[in-house]
Amino acid sequence: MKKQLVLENGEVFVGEGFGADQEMSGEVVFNTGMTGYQEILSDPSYCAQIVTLTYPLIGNYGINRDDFESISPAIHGLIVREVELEPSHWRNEESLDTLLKAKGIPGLSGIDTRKLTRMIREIGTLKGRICSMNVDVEQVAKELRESAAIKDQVAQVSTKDPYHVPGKGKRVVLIDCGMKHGILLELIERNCDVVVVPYHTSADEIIRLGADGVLVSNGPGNPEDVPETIQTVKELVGEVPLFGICLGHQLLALASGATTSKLRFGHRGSNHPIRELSTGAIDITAQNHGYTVDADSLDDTNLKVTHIAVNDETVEGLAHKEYPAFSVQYHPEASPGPQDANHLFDQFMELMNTKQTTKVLA
Ligand SMILES: NC(=O)CC[C@H](N)C(=O)O
Repeated sequence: MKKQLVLENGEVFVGEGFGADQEMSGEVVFNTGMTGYQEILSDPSYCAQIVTLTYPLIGNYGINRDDFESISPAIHGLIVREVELEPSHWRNEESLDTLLKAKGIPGLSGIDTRKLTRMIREIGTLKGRICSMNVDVEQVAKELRESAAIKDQVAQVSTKDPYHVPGKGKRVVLIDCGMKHGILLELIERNCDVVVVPYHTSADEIIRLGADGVLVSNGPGNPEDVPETIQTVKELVGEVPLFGICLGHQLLALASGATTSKLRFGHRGSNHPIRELSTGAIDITAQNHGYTVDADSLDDTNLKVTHIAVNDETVEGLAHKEYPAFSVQYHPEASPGPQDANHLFDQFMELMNTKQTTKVLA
C-alpha cells in the first residue's frame, strides 16, 4: 500500500507501507549503522522518533529472540530504502514486518534515504508524519510545525516500579531513564547485584538501597525535561561512585551546573570515533544522541572533559575533579556497534572497589 512521509517543511517522500497500518508523527532522525536494526528500533532513547536507516537493505537477517534493547519498542516509525520480507538467518524468529505489525509501528520502504538524510543534515532534524496518500499535505505540515515538543518521553519508557536482578557482587542501583538491556547485561557479566529504579527515585532511597555504585542510563528526549533525575544525581555525586551513559552523561553535566543544547542532526551510528584526551587513544563507538554538553559551560563546574568526538569536537566524556563520578556521551555497551569502549564498565567496577576518585580518572 502506498504511503508517504510528510515533513514539517512541506516536503513529501512517497513509498510503500509495511509494518503497522498506522499514522504516526515524530522527529525524523537518521542512523548510519550497516547492521543492528533490531537493537536500534528497540532502543528506548528513540522514543517518539521516526528512524531512517541509511543502509539500503534492512530486514535481511530478520528479528531474533536475543537482540532486543527493550521489550516494547518506542519508535514512531522506521524508514528504509528496501525492506526484506523473507529474512534468512539461523537466529531468525520473525520478519521485521511481522514485528512492526505486532508492535503497532509503521514502516515505510522505497524511500530515497540518501536524499532524506542530506536534507536532515542541511536543515537539521525535522518533524514528520507517516500517513496515507489521501491527507492534505499542507495541513499535515502545518500541524507538525505547530505541534508542541513532547516532554514526557523518559516517563513513558522508564520502569514503573523498581526491580531486583540478583548477583553476588557489587550492588549497583541503575536509574532507568529508558535503559538499554545491553547495559544491564554488562553489569550482570561483572556479577553485579542490580536494582533497577524509576527515573524519579530520590537520592535518599538510592542510598537506602545500599548502593555501592549508581549507573544513570541512556534515555530519550531533552535532558532538561527530567529535573527530578538531575536533582537526584546532584545529591548522589560525592556520596557514591557514579557512571552516566548518554542521557546519564548529560544529567551529570546539568547536575553540576553545566548546560546542554541540541545538535543540528545529532550523532546516530556505529562508527563514531572519539578521542581520550589524556592518552590520545581513539575508540570507535556506537552513538545515539541529539543533545550535547556545552563545552564552554564547563568552566565553572567541577567537571573536566575526558573525551571528545573526532568528527565535530563535541564533548563525549566527563569526569568529576574531586569525586568518583564520570560519564560518556557514547555507548560502551555497544548494542549495536563496536565494543572498543567496553572497558568503561571495568573502570566503573574499579571505582566501586576502590572508591578512589582523581587517582583513577586523572
Ligand atoms: N541515547 C541517549 O541516551 C540519548 C540522550 C538524549 N535523549 C539525546 O538525544 O541526546
